[in-house]
Amino acid sequence: MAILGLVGKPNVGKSTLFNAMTEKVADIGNYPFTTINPNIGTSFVTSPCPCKELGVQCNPNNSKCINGIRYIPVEIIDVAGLVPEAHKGKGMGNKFLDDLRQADAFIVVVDASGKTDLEGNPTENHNPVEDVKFLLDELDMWIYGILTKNWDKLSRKAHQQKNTAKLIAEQLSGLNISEEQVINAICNLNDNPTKWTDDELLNLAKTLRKLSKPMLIAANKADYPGAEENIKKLKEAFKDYIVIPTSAEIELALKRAEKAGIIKYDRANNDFEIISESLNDAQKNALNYMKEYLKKHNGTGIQELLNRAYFDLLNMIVVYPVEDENKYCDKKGNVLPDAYLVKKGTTAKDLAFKIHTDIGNKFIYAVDARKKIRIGADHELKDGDIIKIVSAA
Ligand SMILES: Nc1nc2c(ncn2[C@@H]2O[C@H](COP(=O)(O)OP(=O)(O)OP(=O)(O)O)[C@@H](O)[C@H]2O)c(=O)[nH]1
Repeated sequence: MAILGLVGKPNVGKSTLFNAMTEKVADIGNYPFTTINPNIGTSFVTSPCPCKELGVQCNPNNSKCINGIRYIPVEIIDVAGLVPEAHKGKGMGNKFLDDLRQADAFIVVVDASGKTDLEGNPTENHNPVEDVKFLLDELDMWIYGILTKNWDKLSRKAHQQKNTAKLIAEQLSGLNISEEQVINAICNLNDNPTKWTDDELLNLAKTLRKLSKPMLIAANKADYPGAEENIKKLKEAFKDYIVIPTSAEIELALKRAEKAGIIKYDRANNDFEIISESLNDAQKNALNYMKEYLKKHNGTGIQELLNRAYFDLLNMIVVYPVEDENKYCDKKGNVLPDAYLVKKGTTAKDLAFKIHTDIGNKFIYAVDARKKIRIGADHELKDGDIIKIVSAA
């Protein structure tokens, strides 16, 4: 499963965002994920469940359906705090980079209120564009450091053996960079890597970072007056990136109010209903303020952040494997039991392998359960597809 990493300097609201994303609420319940590490949590992406459109009652197994919306679990890592010169191993530098290695994509969290400086201390009018630039520079220097370790020896060997891309991909193993990606990244450089300049190596590190760690920007504390101006600046400076205004504080407050039985949070409609009758004026005012915020901003941005990270940045789609193409159920009769998040471009046979190696190896054909037609091994799946795999396994 693709893992999302949260990164950012201290005090931007990273922990609040992590908790807002991963704290369990009664409705969504517990999932059997073993916590390998306290900074890894489960959150959810949402997608319309086919049950509504097909007029069937689903019995989800690996996910949850609430009012026709599927909640599909995903993993989030709260990456250890970033300090300047982390790439040199300063502060929590090495821990930061180790955590980051596990992430397939990352969310850069910045303080859009402009009230924290580059080190995370209180200030006024700080431009968060600087924070993103600083983070990208840190990452580039980190990859550059790995790339150029024993470079003299490596480049001589690569030149002799004429296998530069392969050796670089090996040097960067752990970053999930394929040989093809390296071939693309070095196509404009001299054939002889011993001739590459320092600037060229740094640029190469940058290109490889973009390929291996796609990112989006969470402009957090968007609820502060004045944040709008900074959000504009971020969108202007990072046109190629997805920038999403978020209020982690409001999302977390609503989640906790929901858990405490004070409200019923209607996430799909960015609204909530107050169900507790014993609230004081301060609580009522706070809830009214949050209600207004949800209406004005179309939500807190947290679900949008997760969905866009998986669906747009990581190019994933949701497919539903079933064993009976007429009843859309598994062997036990559970309707639409599993929702799989897979990369766009996944074929019927790839899906078979994801279900079980044996099913993949003995794949015969598949059935598009909506259209009731047979599809071949190489048929590319679409978002929302319901697929039956027929195999000799
Ligand atoms: N107004 C507002 N405040 C927020 C928001 N998110 C976080 N905060 C506040 O910002 C402060 C810092 O939040 P944290 O979540 O502790 O920040 P952090 O980035 O995890 O900080 P470190 O743990 O030091 O790395 C806290 O007082 C939060 O309540 C938000 O969306 N809006």
